[in-house]
Amino acid sequence: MCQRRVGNTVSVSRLISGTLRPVTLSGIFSSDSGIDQMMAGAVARHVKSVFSSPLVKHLFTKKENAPAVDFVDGMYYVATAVVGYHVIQQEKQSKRLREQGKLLEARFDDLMARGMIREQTLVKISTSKLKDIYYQGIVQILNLKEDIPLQSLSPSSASPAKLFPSMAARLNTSFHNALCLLNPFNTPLSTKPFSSSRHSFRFSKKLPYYSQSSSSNKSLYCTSSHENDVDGAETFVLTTPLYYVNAPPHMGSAYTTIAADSIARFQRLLGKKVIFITGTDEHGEKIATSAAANGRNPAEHCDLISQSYRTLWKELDIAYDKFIRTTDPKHEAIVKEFYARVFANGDIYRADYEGLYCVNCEEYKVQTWIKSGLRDFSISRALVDWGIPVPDDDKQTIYVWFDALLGYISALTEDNEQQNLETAITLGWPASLHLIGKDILRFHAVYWPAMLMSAGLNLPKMVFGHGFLTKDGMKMGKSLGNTLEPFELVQKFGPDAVRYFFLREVEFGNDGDYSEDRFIKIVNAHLANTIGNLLNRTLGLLKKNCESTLVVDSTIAAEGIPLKDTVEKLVEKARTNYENLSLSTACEAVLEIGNAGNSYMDQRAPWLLFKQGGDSAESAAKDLVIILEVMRIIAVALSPIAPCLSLRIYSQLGYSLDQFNSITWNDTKWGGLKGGEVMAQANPVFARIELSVGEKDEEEKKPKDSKKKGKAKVKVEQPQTVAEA
Ligand SMILES: Nc1ncnc2c1ncn2[C@@H]1O[C@H](COP(=O)(O)OP(=O)(O)OP(=O)(O)O)[C@@H](O)[C@H]1O
Repeated sequence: MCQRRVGNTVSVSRLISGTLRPVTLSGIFSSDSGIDQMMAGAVARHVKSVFSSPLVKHLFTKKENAPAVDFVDGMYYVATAVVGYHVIQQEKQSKRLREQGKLLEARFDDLMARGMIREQTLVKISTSKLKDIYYQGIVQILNLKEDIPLQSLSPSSASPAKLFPSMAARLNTSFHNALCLLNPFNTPLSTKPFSSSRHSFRFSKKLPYYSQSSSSNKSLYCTSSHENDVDGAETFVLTTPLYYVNAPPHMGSAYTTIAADSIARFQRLLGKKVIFITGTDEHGEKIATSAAANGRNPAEHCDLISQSYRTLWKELDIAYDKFIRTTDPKHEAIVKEFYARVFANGDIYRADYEGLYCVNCEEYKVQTWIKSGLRDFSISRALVDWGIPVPDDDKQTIYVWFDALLGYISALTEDNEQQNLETAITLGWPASLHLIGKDILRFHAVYWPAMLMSAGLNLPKMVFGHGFLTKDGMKMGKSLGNTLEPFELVQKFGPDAVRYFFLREVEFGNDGDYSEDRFIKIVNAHLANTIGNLLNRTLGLLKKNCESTLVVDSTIAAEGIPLKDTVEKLVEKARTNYENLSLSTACEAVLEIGNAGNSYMDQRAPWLLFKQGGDSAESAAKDLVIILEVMRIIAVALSPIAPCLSLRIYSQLGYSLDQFNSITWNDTKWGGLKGGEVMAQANPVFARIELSVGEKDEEEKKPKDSKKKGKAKVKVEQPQTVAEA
């Protein structure tokens, strides 16, 4: 419900629309991946329509053979692009900008000639000092530390084609949705729906534009280019949102956390020091109301709900490193210190703030948020008791988002250490990745960087806003109450099936609907049949014919066998897709390894070769080694997604829990299994989900349509968790 409020508030000044700092507008380029050509064309056109100044055209418009959108490996481009638009509207100095554009081109030419243009380039923009900061920003980012006066740039007719001849833009499928979401004009963005088969791309000479209308069911992806080395070790800090404890978790909350856990596990496999942060956001009016509605005081309520998140994470095999609660005193200390810094920087002032406030969303409603120009935002609330008091003003509490976002930093501190911002920062800031749903992008891509810049802290490297799990087309959410119960799902199907299904079935970045029929079909086909059954059959044959012992090293067995090359290529595909957060495609690649193994088994038919004896039996024994090596590689490559299943596969291949726990991505290399190793007894690693007999009969009797809607009662053998093992 929205209500009009007028209050005396404390606001952050000039963070977005002021002179404070340059804001990154866009970044350039990565030549290796990720956007399809059609998307790029569509985005380019859209960007053109939004950014109608000559200066921005200069940057974003295709000329000759140049990339059309020299875009977007940069951060916060969507939000800041909007800022940029407003700046440009205000500037109204197109002539001068044109002049300066020419100067800039000449400068680029010069830098190119001297080999100083790097692959990654950011363009900075500030709202009031656009021109100066813009050019200086480019100079800085090109790594020329000196401050070159604009006057020293000389005119030239060079086009961007000369500047970036071989670059390709990298753009997440979801980018265009971001533009739709934040589009100041409601300009329709034309694009074809994303297709994974067109995932990899280099710009060609001509970028076609497509006119199919976009759906708004995608997400946002923003990156920046900060380095993040702590003590020389490569650290990967990733976060989920801190979930709001107005109600217990649902499948939507679980979805982000499962994805984050898989990414964390993958990064650990790469040998990085991972700090995986999750937690709960516990302040604000909505929490107080929710607690009262349940007959609890807010603190009790928060304890209870926060605990239900932890319990669910355990059930789902989520291996987080830090769990932060915003009611934790160590968090409060950091918030106050941060507030003091922003205050000391002169960015907080008192003002009346008026807007339509939505308690459910804990935000002012912003139909015209973009259209009317970005404004300072209020960082405190009057008459809200349940929150952190504003220093020196006990009538105000700190706005829940100003408070909660800082949880990403306070989480870094150790419980027994002295809590201060500097210590926290040294322990792992800036974050490598904020994983969020697209609903909270604005807070992460506009408010959060503004806050950090004001406090003089580095910005996170990447914000990825994924799509929604939907029910009947609506976002599943606590407030709407149309949620899917994750505890039930895990109890019924086990953590591997739940994790695998949502990550495989919903392309990361898009929206996705849940159906139990589809769930059962997918996990049975992929996990029980393609993977589980292959292992089972192979171990059965090995036991029968080779006393469960490998006859030769897998490297020797695979000499001259094309399957090995196929597997290596698919492993590489999985790795690239994990790195790009294309989790569904990563799963697909692993499954393709399983398919390749099954095809090999069927073609070679070792059970027949064993019957023939002699050389045939010998090569059949080698075939089994080959297939088991395939299974071993699958176990490693699938471990970020389905860790328990991977462990069970590994155990059947004769490895211990310790050996499993110390695997790295290098273990996806062919050659792990050695001759003489003894495999374990065959035992299904993933039990097929079966409809109970009565239920099956009922299902059979149903007409086709109603069958689809029927709820399956399932009988599934619950697999062991990693912890149990
Ligand atoms: N339907 C959903 N699909 C995917 N992710 C979701 C979904 N619902 C919530 N999330 C995740 O939870 C985050 C929001 O957390 P929050 O605690 O506010 O949950 P919520 O269910 O959206 O709450 P509310 O309905 O009260 O807004 C999202 O940014 C996303 O990470």
